[in-house]
Amino acid sequence: MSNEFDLIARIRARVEAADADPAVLVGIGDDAAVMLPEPGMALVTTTDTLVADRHFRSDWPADDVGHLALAANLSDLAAMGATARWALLSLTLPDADEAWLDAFLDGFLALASRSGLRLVGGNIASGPLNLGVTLIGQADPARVVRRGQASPDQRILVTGSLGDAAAALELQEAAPESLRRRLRRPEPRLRAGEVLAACAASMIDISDGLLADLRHLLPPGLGATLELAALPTSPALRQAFRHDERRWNLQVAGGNDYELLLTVAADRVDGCRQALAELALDVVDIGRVTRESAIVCRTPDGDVFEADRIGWDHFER
Ligand SMILES: Nc1ncnc2c1ncn2[C@@H]1O[C@H](COP(=O)(O)OP(=O)(O)O)[C@@H](O)[C@H]1O
Ligand SMILES: Cc1ncc(C[n+]2csc(CCOP(=O)(O)OP(=O)(O)O)c2C)c(N)n1
Ligand SMILES: [Mg+2]
Repeated sequence: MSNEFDLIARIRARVEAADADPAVLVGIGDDAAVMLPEPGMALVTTTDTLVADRHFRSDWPADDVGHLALAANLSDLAAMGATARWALLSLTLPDADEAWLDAFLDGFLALASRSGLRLVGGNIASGPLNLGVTLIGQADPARVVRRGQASPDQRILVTGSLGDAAAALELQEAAPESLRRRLRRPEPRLRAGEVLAACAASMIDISDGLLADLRHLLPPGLGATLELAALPTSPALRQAFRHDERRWNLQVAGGNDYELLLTVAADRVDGCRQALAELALDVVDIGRVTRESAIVCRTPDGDVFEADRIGWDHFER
């Protein structure tokens, strides 16, 4: 049976098997990690914890959990227009299960490596399964995109498609594989975030739900109109939820989409989409920022749709 230091040695061996990062002066193994930031670049840091049976189910494959823990955090860097550099990983584990840790690292390190991210440290404690990730990224200080900066008449754009993860959560074992993957292995929109940072007035990633996260883009007193017919919808979601209102509820309030939501001046939308198209990426225009403080969802018939809720809140229910 492993002890705490065996597990750390296991993580360290995996990280050091990859090419060295010359900007890391001290990595895993000392009291703290030491990195050399790139001159002139701003450091961008974020942290999110994933808790068993709150953010994921403990019976999920560990490599999916490793991917998800990192993806949820990378999504926050993407929403700032930042690139990923370094990670810290705080593991609270019920026991020293080497096979579980190895599989977790498979998912975590594969996504780290293709995101240009190096694991430089962390912590291990025993207790109920809980995964804390802290990321350090970098961005051109002139290009960082904030929440709360939307202005009236700006267009509201979103990447990818909405509602798949929430549908998978609702359908549980009955969920088709493509929806299930959106819940367990979301793809953080890092490259799109970097490009969109050049044209977005305000940007956020959708973790809690479209309506809840859109609120964070709007300064006090402003609102929005959203066209439900314009919401990007995967074929699998449309097939699994044929009833419009059930599907719209998942799309506007389900959460865990990890898509980017942004506002853009109307005359910059085309340029923005062109820049993305060069990377074979796309955004969809789903509505407009208004001077009324409410967020109004319109059906294809022009009626107002009242969603059952606006999104996820850890202390609701
Ligand atoms: N315990 C905390 N201490 C300090 N700041 C916090 C804490 N929890 C959340 N925040 C900050 O509150 C803001 C909103 O957090 P959150 O809704 O979790 O953002 P996100 O959806 O991007 O993870 C972020 O700036 C975050 O850093
Ligand atoms: C087992 C399970 N139950 C419920 C959910 C739904 N869920 C949990 S947390 C969450 C919102 C995002 O999590 P949060 O910790 O608020 O992330 P942040 O906004 O800080 O990025 C959602 C939709 C889930 N993903 N897994
Ligand atoms: Mg958070």
